[in-house]
Amino acid sequence: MRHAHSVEKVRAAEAELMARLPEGALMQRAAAGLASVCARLLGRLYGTRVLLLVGGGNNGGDALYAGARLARRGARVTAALASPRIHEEGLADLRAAGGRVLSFALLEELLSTDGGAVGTFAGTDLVIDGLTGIGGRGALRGLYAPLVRDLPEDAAVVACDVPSGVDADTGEVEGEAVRADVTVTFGTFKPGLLIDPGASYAGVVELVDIGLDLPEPDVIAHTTADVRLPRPLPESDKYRRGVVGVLAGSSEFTGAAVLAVGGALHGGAGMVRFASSEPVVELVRGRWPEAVTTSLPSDAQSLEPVGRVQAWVVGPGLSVDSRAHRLVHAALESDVPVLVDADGLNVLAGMSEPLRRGLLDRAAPTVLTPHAGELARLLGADRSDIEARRLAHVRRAADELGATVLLKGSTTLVAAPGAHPVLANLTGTPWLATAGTGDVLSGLIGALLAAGLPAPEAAAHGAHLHGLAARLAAAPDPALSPAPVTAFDVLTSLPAALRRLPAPASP
Ligand SMILES: NC(=O)C1=CN([C@@H]2O[C@H](COP(=O)(O)OP(=O)(O)OC[C@H]3O[C@@H](n4cnc5c(N)ncnc54)[C@H](OP(=O)(O)O)[C@@H]3O)[C@@H](O)[C@H]2O)[C@@H](O)CC1
Ligand SMILES: [K+]
Repeated sequence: MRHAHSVEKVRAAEAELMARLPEGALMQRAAAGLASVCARLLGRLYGTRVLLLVGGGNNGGDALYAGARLARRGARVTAALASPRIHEEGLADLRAAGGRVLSFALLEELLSTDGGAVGTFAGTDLVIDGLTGIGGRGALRGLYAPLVRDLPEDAAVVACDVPSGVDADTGEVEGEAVRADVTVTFGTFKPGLLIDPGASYAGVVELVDIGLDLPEPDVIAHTTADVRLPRPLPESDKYRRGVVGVLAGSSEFTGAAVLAVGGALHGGAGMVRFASSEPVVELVRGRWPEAVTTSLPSDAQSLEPVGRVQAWVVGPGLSVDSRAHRLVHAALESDVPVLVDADGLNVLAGMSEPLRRGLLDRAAPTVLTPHAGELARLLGADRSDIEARRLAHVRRAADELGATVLLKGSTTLVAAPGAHPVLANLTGTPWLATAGTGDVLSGLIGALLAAGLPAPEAAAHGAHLHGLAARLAAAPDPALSPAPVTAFDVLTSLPAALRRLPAPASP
Protein backbone atom coordinates (compact mmCIF):
# COMPACT_ATOMS: atom_id res chain seq x y z
CA MET A 1 0.00 0.00 0.00
CA ARG A 2 1.26 3.48 -0.82
CA HIS A 3 0.52 6.29 1.62
CA ALA A 4 0.48 9.96 0.68
CA HIS A 5 0.30 12.88 3.10
CA SER A 6 -0.61 16.50 2.58
CA VAL A 7 2.11 19.17 2.63
CA GLU A 8 0.76 20.40 5.96
CA LYS A 9 1.21 16.97 7.58
CA VAL A 10 4.66 16.52 6.03
CA ARG A 11 5.80 19.91 7.34
CA ALA A 12 4.50 19.14 10.84
CA ALA A 13 6.28 15.76 10.90
CA GLU A 14 9.48 17.35 9.56
CA ALA A 15 9.41 20.08 12.20
CA GLU A 16 8.92 17.51 14.94
CA LEU A 17 11.84 15.39 13.70
CA MET A 18 14.16 18.35 12.98
CA ALA A 19 13.76 19.49 16.59
CA ARG A 20 15.39 16.21 17.67
CA LEU A 21 18.16 16.04 15.05
CA PRO A 22 21.35 18.05 14.53
CA GLU A 23 20.95 20.99 12.15
CA GLY A 24 20.85 19.95 8.51
CA ALA A 25 20.69 16.21 9.24
CA LEU A 26 17.30 15.73 7.57
CA MET A 27 18.41 17.43 4.38
CA GLN A 28 21.49 15.20 4.31
CA ARG A 29 19.27 12.12 4.56
CA ALA A 30 17.20 13.39 1.64
CA ALA A 31 20.28 14.30 -0.44
CA ALA A 32 21.94 10.94 0.24
CA GLY A 33 18.80 9.10 -0.94
CA LEU A 34 18.54 11.28 -4.03
CA ALA A 35 22.21 10.84 -4.93
CA SER A 36 22.07 7.08 -4.49
CA VAL A 37 19.09 6.75 -6.88
CA CYS A 38 20.93 8.95 -9.44
CA ALA A 39 24.11 6.91 -9.09
CA ARG A 40 22.14 3.71 -9.64
CA LEU A 41 20.49 5.17 -12.76
CA LEU A 42 23.81 6.34 -14.21
CA GLY A 43 25.67 3.13 -13.49
CA ARG A 44 29.10 4.72 -14.05
CA LEU A 45 29.64 8.12 -12.45
CA TYR A 46 33.13 9.07 -13.58
CA GLY A 47 32.93 11.71 -16.32
CA THR A 48 29.13 11.68 -16.63
CA ARG A 49 27.51 15.08 -16.98
CA VAL A 50 24.91 16.04 -14.40
CA LEU A 51 22.85 19.24 -14.53
CA LEU A 52 21.21 20.55 -11.36
CA LEU A 53 18.18 22.84 -11.67
CA VAL A 54 18.34 24.79 -8.45
CA GLY A 55 15.44 26.80 -7.08
CA GLY A 56 15.42 29.22 -4.17
CA GLY A 57 14.14 26.87 -1.45
CA ASN A 58 15.18 23.70 0.36
CA ASN A 59 14.31 21.62 -2.70
CA GLY A 60 17.26 23.37 -4.34
CA GLY A 61 19.34 22.62 -1.23
CA ASP A 62 18.65 18.89 -1.61
CA ALA A 63 19.72 19.03 -5.26
CA LEU A 64 22.96 20.88 -4.41
CA TYR A 65 24.00 18.44 -1.69
CA ALA A 66 23.11 15.45 -3.91
CA GLY A 67 25.11 17.04 -6.75
CA ALA A 68 28.09 17.48 -4.40
CA ARG A 69 27.93 13.79 -3.50
CA LEU A 70 27.93 12.82 -7.19
CA ALA A 71 30.79 15.26 -7.94
CA ARG A 72 32.89 13.65 -5.19
CA ARG A 73 32.42 10.34 -6.99
CA GLY A 74 33.70 11.73 -10.29
CA ALA A 75 30.61 13.17 -12.01
CA ARG A 76 30.92 16.54 -13.84
CA VAL A 77 28.20 18.52 -12.12
CA THR A 78 26.84 21.93 -13.16
CA ALA A 79 24.29 23.83 -11.10
CA ALA A 80 21.95 26.22 -12.94
CA LEU A 81 20.78 28.74 -10.34
CA ALA A 82 17.22 29.76 -11.18
CA SER A 83 16.78 32.13 -8.23
CA PRO A 84 18.89 34.99 -6.90
CA ARG A 85 18.50 33.45 -3.41
CA ILE A 86 20.07 30.00 -3.16
CA HIS A 87 20.66 27.57 -0.26
CA GLU A 88 24.10 28.88 0.76
CA GLU A 89 25.57 25.87 2.55
CA GLY A 90 24.45 23.57 -0.27
CA LEU A 91 26.05 25.82 -2.87
CA ALA A 92 29.29 26.01 -0.87
CA ASP A 93 29.35 22.22 -0.59
CA LEU A 94 28.90 21.78 -4.35
CA ARG A 95 31.71 24.25 -5.04
CA ALA A 96 33.96 22.48 -2.51
CA ALA A 97 33.29 19.21 -4.32
CA GLY A 98 34.44 20.71 -7.63
CA GLY A 99 30.99 21.41 -9.11
CA ARG A 100 30.52 24.24 -11.61
CA VAL A 101 27.95 26.99 -11.19
CA LEU A 102 25.91 28.82 -13.81
CA SER A 103 24.94 31.96 -11.88
CA PHE A 104 21.45 33.44 -11.88
CA ALA A 105 22.67 36.43 -13.95
CA LEU A 106 24.34 34.21 -16.57
CA LEU A 107 21.34 31.89 -16.74
CA GLU A 108 19.02 34.86 -17.18
CA GLU A 109 21.14 36.10 -20.08
CA LEU A 110 21.39 32.66 -21.63
CA LEU A 111 17.64 32.05 -21.48
CA SER A 112 16.93 35.42 -23.09
CA THR A 113 19.02 34.60 -26.20
CA ASP A 114 17.42 33.06 -29.31
CA GLY A 115 18.54 29.46 -28.80
CA GLY A 116 17.94 29.63 -25.03
CA ALA A 117 19.93 27.16 -22.96
CA VAL A 118 19.49 24.21 -25.32
CA GLY A 119 23.05 24.34 -26.71
CA THR A 120 24.66 24.84 -23.30
CA PHE A 121 22.83 21.83 -21.84
CA ALA A 122 23.56 19.48 -24.77
CA GLY A 123 25.44 16.35 -23.75
CA THR A 124 23.92 16.21 -20.27
CA ASP A 125 23.39 12.63 -19.08
CA LEU A 126 21.19 13.33 -16.09
CA VAL A 127 19.13 16.29 -14.86
CA ILE A 128 18.23 16.68 -11.19
CA ASP A 129 15.17 18.89 -10.83
CA GLY A 130 15.44 20.87 -7.60
CA LEU A 131 13.37 23.92 -8.56
CA THR A 132 10.35 23.41 -6.32
CA GLY A 133 9.19 20.62 -4.03
CA ILE A 134 6.39 20.81 -1.48
CA GLY A 135 6.80 24.61 -1.44
CA GLY A 136 5.83 25.00 -5.11
CA ARG A 137 2.68 27.05 -5.68
CA GLY A 138 0.90 27.84 -8.95
CA ALA A 139 2.41 28.08 -12.43
CA LEU A 140 6.22 28.17 -12.57
CA ARG A 141 7.46 31.79 -12.57
CA GLY A 142 10.61 33.67 -13.47
CA LEU A 143 13.43 31.60 -14.99
CA TYR A 144 11.87 28.33 -13.82
CA ALA A 145 9.46 27.99 -16.76
CA PRO A 146 11.90 28.71 -19.65
CA LEU A 147 14.51 26.52 -17.96
CA VAL A 148 12.11 23.57 -17.88
CA ARG A 149 11.31 24.12 -21.58
CA ASP A 150 15.01 23.95 -22.54
CA LEU A 151 15.87 20.64 -20.86
CA PRO A 152 18.03 18.31 -22.96
CA GLU A 153 15.85 15.69 -24.64
CA ASP A 154 18.20 12.71 -24.24
CA ALA A 155 19.00 13.14 -20.56
CA ALA A 156 17.36 11.12 -17.79
CA VAL A 157 15.36 13.46 -15.54
CA VAL A 158 15.15 12.83 -11.78
CA ALA A 159 12.77 15.05 -9.83
CA CYS A 160 13.65 15.88 -6.25
CA ASP A 161 10.61 15.19 -4.01
CA VAL A 162 8.01 16.41 -6.56
CA PRO A 163 8.38 17.33 -10.26
CA SER A 164 8.55 21.14 -10.31
CA GLY A 165 5.31 22.63 -11.56
CA VAL A 166 3.20 19.86 -10.00
CA ASP A 167 1.17 20.85 -6.93
CA ALA A 168 2.22 18.38 -4.24
CA ASP A 169 -1.19 18.41 -2.53
CA THR A 170 -3.46 18.03 -5.53
CA GLY A 171 -1.55 16.98 -8.65
CA GLU A 172 -2.63 20.16 -10.42
CA VAL A 173 -0.33 21.46 -13.15
CA GLU A 174 -0.71 25.05 -14.28
CA GLY A 175 1.42 25.58 -17.35
CA GLU A 176 4.94 24.16 -17.52
CA ALA A 177 6.12 21.23 -15.37
CA VAL A 178 9.10 18.89 -15.33
CA ARG A 179 8.48 15.51 -16.97
CA ALA A 180 10.51 13.17 -14.79
CA ASP A 181 11.64 9.63 -15.52
CA VAL A 182 12.03 9.06 -11.80
CA THR A 183 10.83 11.07 -8.80
CA VAL A 184 12.70 10.53 -5.54
CA THR A 185 10.27 11.53 -2.82
CA PHE A 186 11.06 11.89 0.87
CA GLY A 187 9.30 10.43 3.90
CA THR A 188 5.97 9.68 2.23
CA PHE A 189 4.26 9.98 -1.15
CA LYS A 190 2.62 13.32 -1.83
CA PRO A 191 -0.99 13.19 -3.12
CA GLY A 192 0.09 14.98 -6.33
CA LEU A 193 2.34 12.03 -7.20
CA LEU A 194 -0.62 9.65 -7.24
CA ILE A 195 -3.23 11.84 -8.93
CA ASP A 196 -3.30 13.02 -12.53
CA PRO A 197 -2.20 15.22 -14.12
CA GLY A 198 0.68 15.28 -11.58
CA ALA A 199 1.08 11.49 -11.49
CA SER A 200 1.77 11.40 -15.21
CA TYR A 201 4.71 13.83 -14.74
CA ALA A 202 6.30 11.84 -11.92
CA GLY A 203 7.52 8.73 -13.77
CA VAL A 204 8.58 5.94 -11.43
CA VAL A 205 8.36 7.15 -7.84
CA GLU A 206 11.04 6.01 -5.38
CA LEU A 207 10.37 6.61 -1.70
CA VAL A 208 13.33 7.49 0.56
CA ASP A 209 12.73 6.95 4.26
CA ILE A 210 13.98 9.95 6.25
CA GLY A 211 12.48 8.80 9.54
CA LEU A 212 9.31 10.92 9.65
CA ASP A 213 6.61 9.89 12.10
CA LEU A 214 3.41 10.46 10.13
CA PRO A 215 -0.29 10.44 11.02
CA GLU A 216 -3.16 8.93 8.96
CA PRO A 217 -2.59 9.38 5.19
CA ASP A 218 -4.75 11.65 3.03
CA VAL A 219 -4.51 9.50 -0.08
CA ILE A 220 -3.69 5.81 -0.43
CA ALA A 221 -3.01 3.59 -3.43
CA HIS A 222 -3.21 -0.19 -3.51
CA THR A 223 -0.81 -2.60 -5.09
CA THR A 224 -2.28 -5.84 -6.42
CA ALA A 225 -1.16 -7.55 -3.19
CA ASP A 226 -3.60 -5.29 -1.26
CA VAL A 227 -6.64 -6.41 -3.25
CA ARG A 228 -8.14 -9.18 -1.16
CA LEU A 229 -11.52 -10.57 -2.06
CA PRO A 230 -13.62 -12.95 0.05
CA ARG A 231 -13.04 -16.61 -0.70
CA PRO A 232 -16.08 -18.66 -1.78
CA LEU A 233 -16.35 -21.50 0.76
CA PRO A 234 -17.12 -25.09 -0.26
CA GLU A 235 -20.65 -24.64 1.09
CA SER A 236 -21.15 -21.26 -0.62
CA ASP A 237 -24.20 -21.35 -2.80
CA LYS A 238 -25.05 -18.76 -5.40
CA TYR A 239 -27.00 -16.71 -2.85
CA ARG A 240 -24.06 -16.49 -0.47
CA ARG A 241 -21.69 -15.46 -3.27
CA GLY A 242 -24.12 -12.67 -4.00
CA VAL A 243 -26.99 -11.99 -6.35
CA VAL A 244 -26.64 -8.81 -8.41
CA GLY A 245 -29.64 -7.10 -9.95
CA VAL A 246 -28.82 -5.12 -13.11
CA LEU A 247 -31.25 -2.46 -14.38
CA ALA A 248 -29.81 -1.26 -17.66
CA GLY A 249 -30.41 -0.67 -21.37
CA SER A 250 -33.14 1.02 -23.36
CA SER A 251 -34.41 0.92 -26.92
CA GLU A 252 -31.61 3.36 -27.83
CA PHE A 253 -28.76 1.73 -25.92
CA THR A 254 -28.60 -2.05 -25.72
CA GLY A 255 -24.87 -2.81 -25.58
CA ALA A 256 -24.39 -1.22 -22.15
CA ALA A 257 -26.74 -3.81 -20.62
CA VAL A 258 -24.82 -6.72 -22.17
CA LEU A 259 -21.53 -5.32 -20.88
CA ALA A 260 -22.79 -4.57 -17.35
CA VAL A 261 -24.27 -8.06 -16.98
CA GLY A 262 -21.02 -9.54 -18.32
CA GLY A 263 -19.01 -7.45 -15.82
CA ALA A 264 -21.09 -8.83 -12.96
CA LEU A 265 -20.85 -12.45 -14.18
CA HIS A 266 -17.08 -12.31 -14.77
CA GLY A 267 -16.62 -10.42 -11.51
CA GLY A 268 -17.74 -13.48 -9.55
CA ALA A 269 -21.44 -12.87 -8.88
CA GLY A 270 -23.27 -15.98 -7.68
CA MET A 271 -26.17 -15.00 -9.90
CA VAL A 272 -27.19 -12.03 -12.03
CA ARG A 273 -30.82 -10.97 -12.30
CA PHE A 274 -31.39 -8.64 -15.21
CA ALA A 275 -34.49 -6.54 -15.86
CA SER A 276 -35.30 -4.18 -18.71
CA SER A 277 -37.67 -3.81 -21.63
CA GLU A 278 -38.28 -6.92 -23.75
CA PRO A 279 -35.90 -6.25 -26.71
CA VAL A 280 -32.97 -5.58 -24.34
CA VAL A 281 -33.83 -8.64 -22.28
CA GLU A 282 -33.77 -10.76 -25.42
CA LEU A 283 -30.35 -9.49 -26.34
CA VAL A 284 -28.91 -10.09 -22.88
CA ARG A 285 -30.48 -13.56 -22.69
CA GLY A 286 -28.92 -14.40 -26.06
CA ARG A 287 -25.44 -13.38 -24.93
CA TRP A 288 -25.61 -14.51 -21.30
CA PRO A 289 -27.91 -17.52 -20.91
CA GLU A 290 -26.72 -17.78 -17.27
CA ALA A 291 -28.47 -14.49 -16.36
CA VAL A 292 -32.00 -14.69 -14.96
CA THR A 293 -34.03 -12.13 -16.87
CA THR A 294 -37.29 -10.27 -16.36
CA SER A 295 -39.14 -8.14 -18.92
CA LEU A 296 -40.47 -5.06 -17.19
CA PRO A 297 -43.31 -3.08 -18.74
CA SER A 298 -42.33 0.56 -19.29
CA ASP A 299 -44.74 1.70 -16.54
CA ALA A 300 -43.50 -0.83 -13.94
CA GLN A 301 -43.62 0.74 -10.47
CA SER A 302 -41.83 -1.90 -8.44
CA LEU A 303 -38.84 -4.22 -8.72
CA GLU A 304 -40.66 -7.07 -6.97
CA PRO A 305 -41.06 -9.16 -10.17
CA VAL A 306 -37.27 -9.21 -10.55
CA GLY A 307 -36.77 -11.15 -7.31
CA ARG A 308 -34.48 -10.74 -4.32
CA VAL A 309 -30.94 -9.39 -4.87
CA GLN A 310 -28.04 -8.44 -2.59
CA ALA A 311 -27.06 -5.36 -4.65
CA TRP A 312 -28.49 -3.31 -7.51
CA VAL A 313 -26.64 -1.78 -10.44
CA VAL A 314 -28.75 0.86 -12.12
CA GLY A 315 -28.06 3.14 -15.04
CA PRO A 316 -25.90 1.87 -17.93
CA GLY A 317 -27.69 2.74 -21.18
CA LEU A 318 -30.90 3.40 -19.25
CA SER A 319 -31.82 6.70 -20.98
CA VAL A 320 -33.35 9.50 -18.87
CA ASP A 321 -37.08 9.06 -19.49
CA SER A 322 -39.82 8.45 -16.92
CA ARG A 323 -39.12 4.70 -16.92
CA ALA A 324 -35.46 5.41 -16.04
CA HIS A 325 -36.62 7.72 -13.22
CA ARG A 326 -38.87 4.99 -11.78
CA LEU A 327 -36.09 2.39 -11.90
CA VAL A 328 -33.55 4.67 -10.20
CA HIS A 329 -36.14 5.50 -7.50
CA ALA A 330 -37.06 1.87 -6.95
CA ALA A 331 -33.43 0.74 -6.64
CA LEU A 332 -32.52 3.52 -4.22
CA GLU A 333 -35.63 2.87 -2.12
CA SER A 334 -34.48 -0.75 -1.58
CA ASP A 335 -32.58 -1.84 1.52
CA VAL A 336 -29.52 -3.25 -0.31
CA PRO A 337 -26.33 -1.59 -1.66
CA VAL A 338 -26.92 0.28 -4.93
CA LEU A 339 -24.46 1.37 -7.61
CA VAL A 340 -25.67 4.22 -9.82
CA ASP A 341 -23.84 4.80 -13.09
CA ALA A 342 -24.16 6.63 -16.42
CA ASP A 343 -27.78 7.59 -17.20
CA GLY A 344 -28.69 6.71 -13.61
CA LEU A 345 -26.41 9.60 -12.61
CA ASN A 346 -28.00 11.85 -15.22
CA VAL A 347 -31.39 11.02 -13.75
CA LEU A 348 -30.07 12.02 -10.30
CA ALA A 349 -28.56 15.21 -11.74
CA GLY A 350 -31.92 16.16 -13.24
CA MET A 351 -33.77 15.92 -9.90
CA SER A 352 -34.42 18.75 -7.50
CA GLU A 353 -31.82 18.92 -4.75
CA PRO A 354 -34.20 17.94 -1.90
CA LEU A 355 -35.53 14.96 -3.88
CA ARG A 356 -32.00 13.72 -4.65
CA ARG A 357 -30.90 14.24 -1.07
CA GLY A 358 -33.92 12.30 0.18
CA LEU A 359 -33.25 9.38 -2.18
CA LEU A 360 -29.56 9.18 -1.30
CA ASP A 361 -30.27 9.37 2.42
CA ARG A 362 -30.52 5.60 2.85
CA ALA A 363 -29.31 3.04 5.38
CA ALA A 364 -27.60 0.73 2.86
CA PRO A 365 -24.49 1.93 1.01
CA THR A 366 -24.63 3.79 -2.31
CA VAL A 367 -21.83 3.93 -4.87
CA LEU A 368 -21.82 6.56 -7.62
CA THR A 369 -19.41 6.09 -10.53
CA PRO A 370 -19.30 9.33 -12.54
CA HIS A 371 -16.74 10.56 -15.04
CA ALA A 372 -15.84 14.25 -14.82
CA GLY A 373 -18.76 15.35 -17.04
CA GLU A 374 -21.33 13.41 -15.02
CA LEU A 375 -19.90 14.70 -11.75
CA ALA A 376 -19.99 18.26 -13.11
CA ARG A 377 -23.74 17.86 -13.76
CA LEU A 378 -24.32 16.29 -10.33
CA LEU A 379 -22.47 19.05 -8.46
CA GLY A 380 -23.44 21.93 -10.74
CA ALA A 381 -19.69 22.52 -11.32
CA ASP A 382 -17.52 23.11 -14.34
CA ARG A 383 -16.14 20.00 -16.05
CA SER A 384 -12.69 21.52 -16.61
CA ASP A 385 -12.51 22.51 -12.94
CA ILE A 386 -13.34 18.92 -11.95
CA GLU A 387 -10.58 17.62 -14.27
CA ALA A 388 -8.03 20.05 -12.81
CA ARG A 389 -8.94 19.55 -9.12
CA ARG A 390 -10.04 15.95 -8.98
CA LEU A 391 -9.13 15.31 -5.33
CA ALA A 392 -11.05 18.26 -3.94
CA HIS A 393 -14.10 17.47 -6.06
CA VAL A 394 -14.30 13.76 -5.29
CA ARG A 395 -14.09 14.53 -1.54
CA ARG A 396 -16.75 17.20 -1.81
CA ALA A 397 -18.99 14.91 -3.87
CA ALA A 398 -18.79 12.07 -1.32
CA ASP A 399 -19.64 14.45 1.54
CA GLU A 400 -22.40 16.37 -0.24
CA LEU A 401 -24.05 13.34 -1.81
CA GLY A 402 -23.57 11.04 1.19
CA ALA A 403 -22.27 8.23 -1.02
CA THR A 404 -19.06 6.48 -2.01
CA VAL A 405 -17.99 8.31 -5.16
CA LEU A 406 -15.71 6.76 -7.76
CA LEU A 407 -14.49 9.49 -10.12
CA LYS A 408 -13.31 7.89 -13.35
CA GLY A 409 -10.21 9.15 -15.12
CA SER A 410 -6.68 8.15 -15.92
CA THR A 411 -6.21 7.94 -12.16
CA THR A 412 -9.59 6.90 -10.84
CA LEU A 413 -10.30 8.23 -7.33
CA VAL A 414 -12.60 6.72 -4.71
CA ALA A 415 -13.87 8.80 -1.78
CA ALA A 416 -16.25 7.89 1.02
CA PRO A 417 -18.13 10.45 3.13
CA GLY A 418 -16.19 11.63 6.19
CA ALA A 419 -12.50 12.10 6.88
CA HIS A 420 -11.19 8.91 5.25
CA PRO A 421 -8.18 8.71 2.95
CA VAL A 422 -9.10 8.96 -0.72
CA LEU A 423 -7.99 5.97 -2.79
CA ALA A 424 -6.13 6.58 -6.03
CA ASN A 425 -6.21 3.65 -8.44
CA LEU A 426 -2.93 3.16 -10.25
CA THR A 427 -3.83 0.35 -12.66
CA GLY A 428 -5.60 2.66 -15.12
CA THR A 429 -4.33 2.75 -18.67
CA PRO A 430 -5.15 4.91 -21.69
CA TRP A 431 -6.48 1.70 -23.30
CA LEU A 432 -9.47 1.93 -20.97
CA ALA A 433 -10.65 5.14 -22.60
CA THR A 434 -13.00 3.35 -24.95
CA ALA A 435 -16.78 3.09 -25.11
CA GLY A 436 -18.44 0.56 -22.83
CA THR A 437 -15.63 -0.05 -20.35
CA GLY A 438 -17.57 1.90 -17.70
CA ASP A 439 -20.50 -0.50 -18.08
CA VAL A 440 -18.18 -3.44 -17.38
CA LEU A 441 -16.90 -1.63 -14.28
CA SER A 442 -20.37 -1.04 -12.88
CA GLY A 443 -21.31 -4.72 -13.22
CA LEU A 444 -18.03 -5.75 -11.63
CA ILE A 445 -18.43 -3.42 -8.62
CA GLY A 446 -22.03 -4.61 -8.33
CA ALA A 447 -20.75 -8.18 -7.96
CA LEU A 448 -18.31 -7.11 -5.23
CA LEU A 449 -21.08 -5.23 -3.38
CA ALA A 450 -23.34 -8.26 -3.59
CA ALA A 451 -20.51 -10.41 -2.20
CA GLY A 452 -20.63 -8.20 0.91
CA LEU A 453 -17.61 -5.92 0.45
CA PRO A 454 -17.99 -2.50 2.08
CA ALA A 455 -18.77 0.12 -0.59
CA PRO A 456 -15.37 1.91 -0.64
CA GLU A 457 -13.54 -1.43 -0.93
CA ALA A 458 -15.88 -2.72 -3.62
CA ALA A 459 -15.29 0.43 -5.65
CA ALA A 460 -11.51 0.47 -5.06
CA HIS A 461 -11.00 -3.23 -5.79
CA GLY A 462 -13.32 -3.03 -8.79
CA ALA A 463 -11.29 -0.17 -10.27
CA HIS A 464 -8.05 -2.04 -9.63
CA LEU A 465 -9.24 -5.26 -11.30
CA HIS A 466 -10.79 -3.36 -14.20
CA GLY A 467 -7.49 -1.54 -14.94
CA LEU A 468 -5.52 -4.75 -14.58
CA ALA A 469 -7.89 -6.53 -16.96
CA ALA A 470 -7.48 -3.74 -19.53
CA ARG A 471 -3.69 -3.97 -19.29
CA LEU A 472 -3.78 -7.74 -19.70
CA ALA A 473 -6.17 -7.41 -22.64
CA ALA A 474 -3.94 -4.79 -24.31
CA ALA A 475 -0.73 -6.77 -23.79
CA PRO A 476 -1.30 -10.40 -22.76
CA ASP A 477 2.42 -10.97 -23.37
CA PRO A 478 4.48 -8.19 -21.72
CA ALA A 479 7.20 -8.74 -24.35
CA LEU A 480 4.82 -7.55 -27.09
CA SER A 481 3.67 -3.97 -27.51
CA PRO A 482 0.10 -3.25 -26.41
CA ALA A 483 -2.80 -3.13 -28.90
CA PRO A 484 -6.16 -1.33 -28.64
CA VAL A 485 -8.83 -3.14 -26.64
CA THR A 486 -12.63 -3.14 -26.67
CA ALA A 487 -14.88 -3.19 -23.63
CA PHE A 488 -15.58 -6.84 -24.42
CA ASP A 489 -11.85 -7.62 -24.29
CA VAL A 490 -11.70 -6.03 -20.83
CA LEU A 491 -14.67 -8.14 -19.77
CA THR A 492 -13.14 -11.40 -20.94
CA SER A 493 -9.80 -10.54 -19.31
CA LEU A 494 -11.38 -10.14 -15.85
CA PRO A 495 -10.76 -13.81 -14.90
CA ALA A 496 -7.05 -13.40 -15.81
CA ALA A 497 -6.93 -10.25 -13.63
CA LEU A 498 -8.62 -12.09 -10.75
CA ARG A 499 -6.00 -14.85 -11.00
CA ARG A 500 -3.28 -12.24 -10.33
CA LEU A 501 -4.75 -11.36 -6.93
CA PRO A 502 -3.31 -12.78 -3.72
CA ALA A 503 -5.00 -15.88 -2.31
CA PRO A 504 -8.50 -14.78 -1.25
CA ALA A 505 -9.12 -13.97 2.40
CA SER A 506 -11.45 -16.18 4.41
CA PRO A 507 -14.71 -14.39 5.21
N1 LIG B 1 11.76 21.00 5.58
C1 LIG B 1 12.67 20.01 5.73
O1 LIG B 1 13.12 19.72 6.79
C2 LIG B 1 13.11 19.22 4.60
C3 LIG B 1 12.76 19.60 3.32
N2 LIG B 1 13.22 18.96 2.30
C4 LIG B 1 13.11 19.51 0.98
O2 LIG B 1 12.61 20.81 1.04
C5 LIG B 1 11.53 20.97 0.16
C6 LIG B 1 10.62 22.04 0.62
O3 LIG B 1 11.40 23.20 0.70
P1 LIG B 1 10.77 24.65 0.83
O4 LIG B 1 9.78 24.66 1.88
O5 LIG B 1 11.91 25.59 0.97
O6 LIG B 1 10.03 24.85 -0.55
P2 LIG B 1 10.49 24.53 -2.05
O7 LIG B 1 9.78 23.34 -2.52
O8 LIG B 1 11.97 24.52 -2.18
O9 LIG B 1 9.93 25.78 -2.83
C7 LIG B 1 10.12 27.06 -2.34
C8 LIG B 1 10.91 27.89 -3.33
O10 LIG B 1 10.32 27.81 -4.61
C9 LIG B 1 9.87 29.09 -5.02
N3 LIG B 1 8.61 28.89 -5.71
C10 LIG B 1 7.46 28.34 -5.26
N4 LIG B 1 6.55 28.24 -6.23
C11 LIG B 1 7.13 28.76 -7.34
C12 LIG B 1 6.68 28.95 -8.66
N5 LIG B 1 5.46 28.57 -9.05
N6 LIG B 1 7.54 29.49 -9.55
C13 LIG B 1 8.78 29.88 -9.19
N7 LIG B 1 9.24 29.72 -7.92
C14 LIG B 1 8.43 29.16 -7.02
C15 LIG B 1 9.79 29.93 -3.81
O11 LIG B 1 10.00 31.24 -4.21
P3 LIG B 1 9.19 32.45 -3.51
O12 LIG B 1 7.73 32.07 -3.60
O13 LIG B 1 9.70 32.45 -2.11
O14 LIG B 1 9.58 33.59 -4.33
C16 LIG B 1 10.92 29.33 -2.98
O15 LIG B 1 12.16 29.86 -3.40
C17 LIG B 1 10.92 19.61 0.08
O16 LIG B 1 10.16 19.43 -1.08
C18 LIG B 1 12.15 18.75 0.11
O17 LIG B 1 12.73 18.68 -1.18
C19 LIG B 1 14.11 17.81 2.47
O18 LIG B 1 15.41 18.32 2.47
C20 LIG B 1 13.85 17.07 3.74
C21 LIG B 1 13.94 18.00 4.87
K1 LIG C 1 11.52 19.25 -7.76
